[in-house]
Order: sequence, then structure tokens, then C-alpha cells
Amino acid sequence: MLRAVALTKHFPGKQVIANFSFAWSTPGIYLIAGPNGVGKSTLLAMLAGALAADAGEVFVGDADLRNSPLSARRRLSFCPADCPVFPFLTGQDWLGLLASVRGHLNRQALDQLMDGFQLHAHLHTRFDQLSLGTARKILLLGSAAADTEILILDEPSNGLDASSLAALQQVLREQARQRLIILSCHEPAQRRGFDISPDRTLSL
Ligand SMILES: Nc1ncnc2c1ncn2[C@@H]1O[C@H](COP(=O)(O)OP(=O)(O)OP(=O)(O)O)[C@@H](O)[C@H]1O
Repeated sequence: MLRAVALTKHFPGKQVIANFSFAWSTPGIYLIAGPNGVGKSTLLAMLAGALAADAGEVFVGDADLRNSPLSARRRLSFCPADCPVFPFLTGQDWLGLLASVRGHLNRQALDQLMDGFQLHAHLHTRFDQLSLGTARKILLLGSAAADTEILILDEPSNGLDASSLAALQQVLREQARQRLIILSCHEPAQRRGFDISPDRTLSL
């Protein structure tokens, strides 16, 4: 489904990811774990095609992210740890934009997370007027509801309250039967009430 081959990334004065290779061949939840600053976000951004590697390759199925970025990215959905959305958009605008780019969004995931995150009252508020946690929930909902075979979430539990963590946990567990889900966490997720029970943990 997804294959990283000898991925390497330097930032000025430091090597962050060195020769990382791994093949994800079955659906399930894969946790990328490790302390602050070890390179989890850097790795996930390279896997998603949001950050160029210095060397190495990422294949999404047969499509090479560098040479066939559109066909590769069509098959994956990525939610970064920050909130990179135009501040003047509302949640409704954002989900409409995603639906038009993706063709459609998964109705079941949309409904489950809209209720579980209690987002109905916030959909018509601009992103620059939302709390960070609510903005994150809208981005997570949009990413989880994209009907892609791969979902990559950077620190999805950050900033979420307990009932939202439980809702996200349930949706991800259900989706993981058919979907490859890669997520990062910098401390044991269970400690913060996000007991995602990954099928495999890769420690950086
Ligand atoms: N654009 C950048 N320019 C320079 N250095 C960077 C840049 N992005 C990340 N780094 C550095 O790369 C290293 C890895 O950062 P990264 O955000 O990938 O770590 P992380 O494991 O996700 O950390 P955290 O758990 O705190 O989110 C850090 O030392 C960070 O300072």
C-alpha cells in the first residue's frame, strides 16, 4: 500500500531522518512514536508528499510520489499537526472544498465525527475565530472522511477533549479494517485517554 525507501532529510546543521525504509502492506493502525524533536512530523510529511525528501522515495501503490504526485496523493489523506487553513474559511467552506477536490467525502465518517466532535454549532465560524481544538477537529474530520486507502495523522490526539478522543478512536478503529492509518504520538497515547491499540508501533 505504502513504501518508503531510504528516506533521508537534513535541516541546516542536523540530520533528522537517515535512510528510513519501511513497507506498509496491509490495513491497520501503525503508530510512529518517539520523543519530541526526533523527526516524527518530518517523516509523516515526507510520506504524505508535503515535504520533499533529500534522498529516497515513497511509493503509494505503484505510484511514485516524486514522479507521479497527483496519482499518489489521490490515494492518501494527511492531517498535519498544525492548522494550515485559510483563516477566512469556515468549517463548512473547508469541507465543501475538500468534497469538490476529492469528488466526495465518506458520509458515515462525516456523520460519526460531526456528532462525536460536536461540531454542528461551529461549522459556520471562520477558522481564525475558532478555538485551536475545534479547528483541529474540523481538519481531522475532513481528513478521516476522505475516501482514501491511506490516512496519515500527525499527533491527532493533541488538543482534543476526552469525548472527542473517544469518538476519534472509535472511527479510526472501524476504518482500520480496510484502511492503512499511520499516526504519530510523542508519549504513550493511552496516558492521555487515547487508547488506539496500534497494530504495530515504529519507534524513531
Ligand atoms: N523547517 C525546519 N527547519 C529546520 N529544522 C526543522 C524544521 N522542521 C523541523 N526541524 C527540526 O527537525 C527535528 C525534527 O522535528 P519534527 O517536528 O519532525 O520532530 P517530532 O518528532 O515531530 O517532534 P514533536 O514530538 O515535538 O512534534 C527537530 O530538531 C526540529 O527542530
